Amino acid sequence: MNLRTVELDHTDHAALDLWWGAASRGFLSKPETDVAVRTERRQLLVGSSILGVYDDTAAEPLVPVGTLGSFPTALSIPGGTVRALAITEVTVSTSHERRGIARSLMENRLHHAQATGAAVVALTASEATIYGRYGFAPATWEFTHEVDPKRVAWRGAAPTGRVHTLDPRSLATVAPGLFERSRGTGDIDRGVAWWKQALREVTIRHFSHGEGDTLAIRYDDADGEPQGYALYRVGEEWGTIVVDDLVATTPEARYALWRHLTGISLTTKVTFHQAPTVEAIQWRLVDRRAVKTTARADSLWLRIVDVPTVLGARRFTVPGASDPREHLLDVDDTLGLAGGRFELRIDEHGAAVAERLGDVPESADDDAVRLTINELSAVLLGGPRVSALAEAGLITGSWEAVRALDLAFATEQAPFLRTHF
Ligand SMILES: CC(=O)SCCNC(=O)CCNC(=O)[C@H](O)C(C)(C)COP(=O)(O)OP(=O)(O)OC[C@H]1O[C@@H](n2cnc3c(N)ncnc32)[C@H](O)[C@@H]1OP(=O)(O)O
Repeated sequence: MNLRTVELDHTDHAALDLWWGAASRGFLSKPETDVAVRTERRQLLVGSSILGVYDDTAAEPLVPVGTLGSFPTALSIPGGTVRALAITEVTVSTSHERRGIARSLMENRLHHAQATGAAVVALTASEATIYGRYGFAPATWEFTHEVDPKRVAWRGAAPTGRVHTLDPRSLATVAPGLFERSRGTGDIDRGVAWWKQALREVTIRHFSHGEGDTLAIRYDDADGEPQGYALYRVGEEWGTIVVDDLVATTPEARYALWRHLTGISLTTKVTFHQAPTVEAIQWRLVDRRAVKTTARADSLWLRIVDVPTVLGARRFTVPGASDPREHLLDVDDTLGLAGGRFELRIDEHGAAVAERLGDVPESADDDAVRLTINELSAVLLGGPRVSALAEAGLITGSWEAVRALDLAFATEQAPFLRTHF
């Protein structure tokens, strides 16, 4: 066996098609035979680094036995954004599994991320047991909400604006702006290819938006200004509706879109999948049990590769006057990429400076909180609480030091990944 890792040339269409074929097989998807759709699929790769692992001794040496795509993006964190590298389409052929191919691709990308100035690496995981060994941890969660339209009645006044039904393609001029205006913690950029498939400008449906025809609504406020939109489709069972994307710049826009989607005649069930928590909406319902949250899953996984940059870009919750604003963090990183002892100093506005003081000392220190790069990545966006990971024994330190860090990392809004990749 003679393995070679190659970065594919975007002009080599034959190699890209074989790469997509191998990746599809890895995810148990059908091979794509339609020439036009193959072309669209190649478009999805524009801006990405495409790695293939080849075995010259295999029966089909031009088909990669390992695949990985990565692209630079910006990740919204509390109070700002950081440069990130997103990883996707990690597969290894069944004939070549468990020989370290995925590990070599992942280590390649972690070093690439550091070398190109990314502070964090991001992915969504097919299985929860694969990526912890590389320093990743889940940082956001997503939900499936099922609504029984017959039970929906709203408390309070109707929204003052108007909902328009329209062809999704006519959202192309307004939707990217609405997305950017409503950006929140956990968001990454939405590229051109993402919008094209979401708004039905191309045939391909790559990013979990299902196969059915996409329908669209837009909410304009009382002044006629667009403030949100939703993309949805009729589900496999007649009468059911599945909501794929809901973007709102104001609470009123979110309410108006929900109100419209759950009030469509003849519907028996409305499913919001890959959705954020629904707490505020539920408080608006007369019968809060009209919404059932039927699934909860980890969504965005993060791996910090530059601790001072990522903590320095974050805003922290400023504690009471008597609580400490200096934290000592001992961060273990088994891959030796980003660990060490860091001093995190937070000013009265919540802005921070994180300075690497050296390696993690041999013996425990009462003032320091000890954690691995996985746990630091998990709490970065304010999703899991420091206190929860401490209770699980994954973050250790004195009660005072852990509590102070827990308060500093706490955020008002749960982070959420709106853009699957
Ligand atoms: C971001 C994404 O793209 S998520 C999608 C991941 N891909 C898939 O789910 C597609 C189907 N699966 C596959 O293609 C492969 O089995 C992969 C990519 C998961 C693993 O590829 P391999 O080359 O076999 O992994 P590799 O041999 O490098 O294993 C490295 C380590 O991961 C472990 N490992 C590999 N796969 C798994 C798994 N599915 N669950 C748990 N551990 C795993 C190995 O045991 C090994 O452990 P070690 O560090 O203790 O030695």
